[in-house]
Amino acid sequence: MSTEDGRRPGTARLGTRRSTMATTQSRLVADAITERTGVPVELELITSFGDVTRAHLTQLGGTGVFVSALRDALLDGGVDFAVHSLKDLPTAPAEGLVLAAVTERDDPRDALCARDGLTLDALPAGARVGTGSPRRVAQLAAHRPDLVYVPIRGNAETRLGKVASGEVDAVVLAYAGLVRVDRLDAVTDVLDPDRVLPAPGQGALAVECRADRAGADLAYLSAVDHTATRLAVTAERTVLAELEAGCAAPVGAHARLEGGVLRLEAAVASTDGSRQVRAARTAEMDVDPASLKAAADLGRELARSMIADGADRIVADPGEIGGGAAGPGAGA
Ligand SMILES: NCc1[nH]cc(CCC(=O)O)c1CC(=O)O
Repeated sequence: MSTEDGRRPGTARLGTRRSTMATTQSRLVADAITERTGVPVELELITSFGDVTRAHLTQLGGTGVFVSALRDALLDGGVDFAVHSLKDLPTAPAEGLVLAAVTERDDPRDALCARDGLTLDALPAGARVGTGSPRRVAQLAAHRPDLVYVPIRGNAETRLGKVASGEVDAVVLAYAGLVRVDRLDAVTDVLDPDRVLPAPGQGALAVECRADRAGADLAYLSAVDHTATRLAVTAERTVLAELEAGCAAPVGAHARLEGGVLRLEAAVASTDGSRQVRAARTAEMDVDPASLKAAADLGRELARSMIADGADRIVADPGEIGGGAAGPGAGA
């Protein structure tokens, strides 16, 4: 049986971008929902402006372009829910929409993919490292100010291709993303949070739907919510919000809930790596949605202590990648 538009009744429609990474992560979430609730889910491919105009993304005001087409489809009822990489979602809540679930986080770390199996420490002085992320450049430059950071863009495959062709000696990508596009073979060094703190929310997926449907006919979405992850990313994203920074700001944050303690660490660094504010803070916490406020408080307190140490001045004036014309918006 099918309806006029070809849908099976009772089937949920998941809106996704077309890239391999997006469809892979959407499929993962869809399968988990079906497994846990029995609700069948079909993927609806949506083309975003960011997918078709990759060339001038920096002029479009950032990662929002990846998110807005999916949000439009949610709001006009074309799809029931959407899956985003959490780190691409602005911290400001979207009107009429709600974060229905945050999935259990995959490896949050960044990974170096270099020629000839080279690690970060083994790259020769002057080696060219491709990344458009001010956060990555700033923290990498703090360790290796002698490398040359070049802004590049494109999907993971495109970026890895620039190493293969010799255009750059290395690129830095999210480990979780490389898993999703099945390119772990390219990883030559995994960057621990004490060297490079990942983007707030990195490695976690966000399930978004219309607020007026969240607790109602879409209540099954909460089946894929992971409380410990949600507490951790809430603390991380509160740091970002409190610093009044966006996803393209040089802000790294990572939190982990272990043994009843949430440990949050964050860093803000100028793009040349010369100025850095790094801080950590812990709070005892039950793995319970009732702890969400305490997680946000932890993020707020940490951000305020960092602001007292000058973090807001770095956010306001981080400098530019390679001293050149990178501009905002090449996020991650
Ligand atoms: N900014 C693009 C983006 N958004 C999410 C991921 C990776 C997957 C994730 O962090 O969940 C990536 C690619 C990258 O940074 O290498």
